Amino acid sequence: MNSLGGIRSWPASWRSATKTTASMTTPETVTKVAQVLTVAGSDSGAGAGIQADLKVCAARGVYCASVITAVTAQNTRGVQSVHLLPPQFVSEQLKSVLSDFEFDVVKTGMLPSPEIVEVLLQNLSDFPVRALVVDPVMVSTSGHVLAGSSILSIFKERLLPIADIITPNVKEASALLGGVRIETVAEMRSAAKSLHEMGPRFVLVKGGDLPGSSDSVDVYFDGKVFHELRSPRITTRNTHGTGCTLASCIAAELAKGSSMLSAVKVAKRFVDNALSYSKDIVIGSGMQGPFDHFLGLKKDTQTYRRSTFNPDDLFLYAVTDSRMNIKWNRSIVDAVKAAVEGGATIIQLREKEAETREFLEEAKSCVEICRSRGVCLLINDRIDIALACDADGVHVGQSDMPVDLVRSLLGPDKIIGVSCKTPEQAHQAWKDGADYIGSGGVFPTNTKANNRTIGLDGLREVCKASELPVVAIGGIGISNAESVMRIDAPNLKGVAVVSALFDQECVLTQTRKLHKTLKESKRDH
Ligand SMILES: Cc1ncc(COP(=O)(O)OP(=O)(O)O)c(N)n1
Ligand SMILES: Cc1ncsc1CCOP(=O)(O)O
Ligand SMILES: [Mg+2]
Repeated sequence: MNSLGGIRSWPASWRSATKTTASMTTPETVTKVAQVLTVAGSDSGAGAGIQADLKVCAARGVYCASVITAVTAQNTRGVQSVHLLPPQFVSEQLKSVLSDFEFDVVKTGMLPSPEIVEVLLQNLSDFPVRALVVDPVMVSTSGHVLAGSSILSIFKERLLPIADIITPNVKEASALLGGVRIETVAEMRSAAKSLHEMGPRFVLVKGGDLPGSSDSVDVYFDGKVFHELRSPRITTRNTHGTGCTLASCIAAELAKGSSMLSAVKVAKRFVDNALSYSKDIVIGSGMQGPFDHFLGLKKDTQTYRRSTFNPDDLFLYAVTDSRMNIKWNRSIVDAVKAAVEGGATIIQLREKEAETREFLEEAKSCVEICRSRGVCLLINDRIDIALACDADGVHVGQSDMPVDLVRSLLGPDKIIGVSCKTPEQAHQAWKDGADYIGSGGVFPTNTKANNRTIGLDGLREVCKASELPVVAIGGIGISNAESVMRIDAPNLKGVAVVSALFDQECVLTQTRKLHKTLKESKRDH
């Protein structure tokens, strides 16, 4: 199928190549996007078929178009009914997209009738594509026949010979080979070899269904060499759609320029990850549930999460400091508990000297404490720790990781704060997608060395210019918090403090006192 002399030889640079298209109005220069076309059946339960294919490609960063061959009424209990689309209409869908898009890979799933395979073959000959991945779907995981024996001859004689890779499970491999027994890895190898003789460039026989194996073993054959791809079998009911997912992921990786073997390995790892992540989720009441391609559904802490950042949370912003905690012989976790109990409205872990492994464990405990009390927890500087402990966000300075990059790593719903001393920095923070700014040091402080003090005037200037809510920081405590809040800038939302809370014998008492002072200054103005 492949017109570029083999997937392996694709130039590494093509992904970022730009091209000029006369037919496009704007812009003239466009970035090439990896594109897959899936030709498959719709699964109303969305665990398999077209719906799975679209999710996989989105998860792998590849655009996916879809041609629907059949619509199934299906759920986690099984397939209740199947409606085949007229071959002519399948052909019209194929023509629409193949004549317009530049697909790198076509992936096929449920091809329920010889007539539909025929229109596919005709369109692929009219519009050649780079690579063809064939998942010879025949029977659903629940046992429903999705493509009967009538398609076997057109599969074997016309589709498999033009495929770059075919991905049958052992039952499908057996059906394609006239019912041979495939119950061992040796028999899978032999099946892969026989299937290769039918013409596909590569064969992957999936051993997920192989009886009596504690591993999941797939056999990959390139015509010369066999590879046994092994991973521990994941025990879960949520396996519906694994075949579609694997084949689509192979297609997506090929579309991005991978060699076939590495596409297959990545796809197997992707499926294993998704299964392992989703092994105990419950969707539907039947025997076979879908899994989560985006690894995002299962946050058991989600119930506590606030959906949007509330600027009022900046009111009493407590920032921890490991040196102070060591000095006063308390753990970060105890410090955070006390601050939250005393009325802190947001917590930042600013642990400049902590060892990563230890810090991560402490951060996880702090996230739990804060979340159970409805208080957001941010991490200073360390995006890696914030991601790993699922903190609510991060605070970064002018010489830390740029905010737009932090945003792309953390996603749209995390909180990002940035330190700003000037109106220009404040404006940039807003443009880059921050949620708030921290402005200071307002007063001199020993907590942060070599940090220019901006004074109340500097703070006022930043607040006036800022499009974002502001929290003041630096040398602020019970004695001067009121003077800070009195500058009365509409977007000054509170004060951030380190030593006034943590370089103290009793964090709880100091936090309560500062909270009271802030409340009073708010009431008086
Ligand atoms: C709320 C808040 N504002 C400012 C800072 C300072 O951050 P940064 O400038 O990156 O300096 P370090 O704290 O990393 O030393 C902050 N941490 N929090
Ligand atoms: C982190 C930071 N950024 C500007 S000043 C400062 C330190 C604030 O500490 P303290 O509240 O003890 O003055
Ligand atoms: Mg920093």
